[in-house]
Amino acid sequence: MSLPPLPPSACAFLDPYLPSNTSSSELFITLTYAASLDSRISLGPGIRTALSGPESKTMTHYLRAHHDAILVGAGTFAADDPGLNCRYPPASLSGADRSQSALDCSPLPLILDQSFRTNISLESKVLQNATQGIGKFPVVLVSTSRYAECADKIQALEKLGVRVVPIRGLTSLTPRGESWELIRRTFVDDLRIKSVMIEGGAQVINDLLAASTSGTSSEALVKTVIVTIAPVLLGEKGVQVSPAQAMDELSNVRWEPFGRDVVMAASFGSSS
Ligand SMILES: NC(=O)c1ccc[n+]([C@@H]2O[C@H](COP(=O)([O-])OP(=O)(O)OC[C@H]3O[C@@H](n4cnc5c(N)ncnc54)[C@H](O)[C@@H]3O)[C@@H](O)[C@H]2O)c1
Ligand SMILES: Nc1nc(=O)c(N)c(NC[C@H](O)[C@H](O)[C@H](O)COP(=O)(O)O)[nH]1
Repeated sequence: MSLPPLPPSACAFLDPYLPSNTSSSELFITLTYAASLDSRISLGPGIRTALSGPESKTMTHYLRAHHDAILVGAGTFAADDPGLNCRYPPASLSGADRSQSALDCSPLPLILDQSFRTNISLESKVLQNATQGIGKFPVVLVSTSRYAECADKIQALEKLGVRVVPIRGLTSLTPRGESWELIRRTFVDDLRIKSVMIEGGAQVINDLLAASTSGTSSEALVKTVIVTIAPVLLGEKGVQVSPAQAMDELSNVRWEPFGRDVVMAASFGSSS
């Protein structure tokens, strides 16, 4: 499906929230997802559920083009078989340039998989995109203990072009609240990325919101939150986004309609 172009007003809305518009040299984390009116992100665990309409889907791909990397959790990888590339390359390019640009503007796909259960095969969309030259080869982030135990699986994945990187210090005993600081260090020290866009799923979003809430604005893990609200109700069996504790720490809040959806963009922490 080809994506409809973004109107200039949509770019003007998004641009102030992009990593390229920050003067900080710190890692820039954007959290983004699509939710229903009852704050569900899918119909149930493991069920791929399209919520974004075409206009907000384009918005997501515009965001992908502006980040070094994109991360999803292992649950999302298993449920959605995501492509994790950018399918909205700059409109000024055409033909061969355009496929080159699809690769250039695609972020590095990261799969957060503490217990290393991911099954990536040549049929996985992320690898199909990489082998066709329209996306980058993915990296799987696993705990140090699973990394040490799984030499054969790592070797098999490396033959497919997939890198497996241990999150230093992360074991099955690490309290959930402490893991995001270790993951952040892996982004900076091992992957050397400057910006990452995190697309979900529920466990990733809820933990990240909780981890970000405890920081001050200069320490906040997440810099920007971009949420698409779709005009549907998914019901109580749906997978819910709701962090463990209440939070009221968003600033620079703006809303913009995208087709039948509405998108909220905000900064984490006090106003800048
Ligand atoms: N609407 C949307 O925007 C959207 C986006 C993504 C996913 N989804 C949906 O969400 C569902 C999947 O969500 P989920 O919660 O089951 O899985 P998830 O994608 O959050 O993945 C969970 C896995 O991520 C890793 N992980 C998560 N938090 C971690 C932490 N703090 N430290 C270390 N590792 C951590 C672990 O390996 C864990 O098993 C699917 O139904 C999918 O379709 C919707
Ligand atoms: N913005 C958004 N709207 C949705 O309705 C939806 N279901 C997701 N889900 C995010 C998750 O990361 C998905 O797995 C990717 O959106 C898969 O998409 P790609 O194949 O990579 O384009 N995200």
